[in-house]
Amino acid sequence: MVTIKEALKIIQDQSVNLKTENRHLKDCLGFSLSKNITAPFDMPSFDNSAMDGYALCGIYKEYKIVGEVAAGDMSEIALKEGEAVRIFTGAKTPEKTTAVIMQEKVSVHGDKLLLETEPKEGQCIRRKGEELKAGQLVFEKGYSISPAGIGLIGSLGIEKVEVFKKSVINLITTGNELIQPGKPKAEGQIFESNSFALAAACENFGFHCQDKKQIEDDFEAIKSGIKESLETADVLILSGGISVGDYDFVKQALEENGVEEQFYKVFQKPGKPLYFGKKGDKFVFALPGNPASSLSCFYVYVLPFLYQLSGSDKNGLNRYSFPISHDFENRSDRPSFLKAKISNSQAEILNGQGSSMIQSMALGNALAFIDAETSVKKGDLIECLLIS
Ligand SMILES: Nc1nc2c(c(=O)[nH]1)N[C@H]1C(S)=C(S)[C@@H](COP(=O)(O)OP(=O)(O)OC[C@H]3O[C@@H](n4cnc5c(N)ncnc54)[C@H](O)[C@@H]3O)O[C@H]1N2
Ligand code: MOO
Repeated sequence: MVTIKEALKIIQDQSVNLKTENRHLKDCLGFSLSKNITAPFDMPSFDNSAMDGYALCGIYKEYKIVGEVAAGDMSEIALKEGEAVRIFTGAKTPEKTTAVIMQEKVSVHGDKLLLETEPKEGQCIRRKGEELKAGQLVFEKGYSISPAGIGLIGSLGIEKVEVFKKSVINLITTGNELIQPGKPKAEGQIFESNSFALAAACENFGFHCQDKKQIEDDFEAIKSGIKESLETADVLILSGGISVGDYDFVKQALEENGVEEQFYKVFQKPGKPLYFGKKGDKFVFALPGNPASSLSCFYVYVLPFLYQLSGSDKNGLNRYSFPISHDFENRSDRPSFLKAKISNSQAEILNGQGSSMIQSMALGNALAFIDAETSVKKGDLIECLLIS
C-alpha cells in the first residue's frame, strides 16, 4: 500500500515517449504544442482604426474630408494637416494620422468635419505590433491549445501546428453482474455504467476511448481481453475485479500478460484497491469497480497521467482552496476525496459519500480533500479539485 503522494509521484516519474504530429488548426483543440510558436510578424501588422469614424491629421476641432479607407483597402492616402478621411474599423490608417474619432462624436457638413472636442493624440488607433512583435514568443511548448489559442494561431496565418499525439485509450469493464443499460435486468444484476462515465470523463478533458470491452469474471477471458486490448492501447483502463474477492482476477491476469506493477493499493478513500502498471511503453490503470471510486481515481490519477502522456503543461484537475460552509468530521482512517459542491465560493461536503454512490458526484462539481480522522470547522479552508 502506498500513500496518495507516493502514488502520484510514481505516476509522475514514469518516463514517457512523446510522439508528435502535424494537425490542422481546426483539429488541434486540446492538443499540446510540441514546439514553441513565435510571432512571424508584428500584430497588428499595420496601424489601423479601432472605430468606424474619421482618421484625422493634426489636433483641431474642424477638418476637411478628403477621402475614404475601408477595411482591406490597400490605397495609401497621404493626409495633410487639418485633413480627415472617412475610415472604418480595422482599416489601415493613412500615414500621418494623429487620431481617429468615432462617427458618433462628429457632425459632417459637405466636406467639413466638426468635432465636439479636440481629439487626443493616438486615440482609437491600434498600433502596429502593440499585441505582438515579430519574433516574440507567443506559446511555449506544452501549451494546451484553447479556443482562443486557435484564434491567435489562425490570426498569425499558421495553418498547421506540430503537437504531441494523444494516447490511444482502451477500456475494459469486468463483472458477471453487469448488463448494458436498455437490456432487461434480472435479480442480482446491475447496469454497467462505469465505462460510460469513464469514457465521458476522458472526452470531457479532450481524450478519447478507442475501444470498450465488457468481460465476465472469468480469469482466462480477462487475461485474453487484456492481451488483445494492450495490442492497440497506449493506456489501458480497467474497472472492477481488482480487490481481494475470489472473482477479482484482474491483477493476476495483468501479471500473466507481462504487466509490471508500479503500485497496488493506495491509502485513500475511495479507491483503495487502485492498481497502476506498465508493459514496455504501455500503461495500465485498474480502477476499483465501485462507480464513485473508479471516477474519483480517474480524476486524481489517470487524468494527470493522460496530460503527461500528451505533453501538456496541465497536470490534472484545477485545485483551489475554499472555505467549507459547515463543520465536518472525516471519520475515515484514510485520507479522503469527498464529493463536494462549490457554490458562492464555499465548499459543501455532500451527502452520499459511499464508494458505490455516484449521485453526489453527479450533482457536485468537486472533490474535497480531507485528511483521515480530521475535523474541520465552518470557514476553514479545504483543498478542492474542480471537476467542472
Ligand atoms: N475483503 C475486502 N473486500 C473489499 C475490499 C477490501 O479491502 N477487502 N475493498 C473494498 C473496496 S475499498 C473497493 S473500492 C471494492 C473494489 O472492488 P473491485 O475493484 O474488485 O470491484 P468489483 O468487486 O468488481 O465491484 C465493486 C462494486 O462496483 C460495482 N461495479 C463494478 N463494475 C461496475 C461497472 N462497470 N458499472 C457499475 N458498477 C460496477 C459492482 O457491482 C460492485 O458493487 O472492493 C471492496 N471489497
Ligand atoms: O477503496 Mo473503496 O473505493 O473505499 O470502496
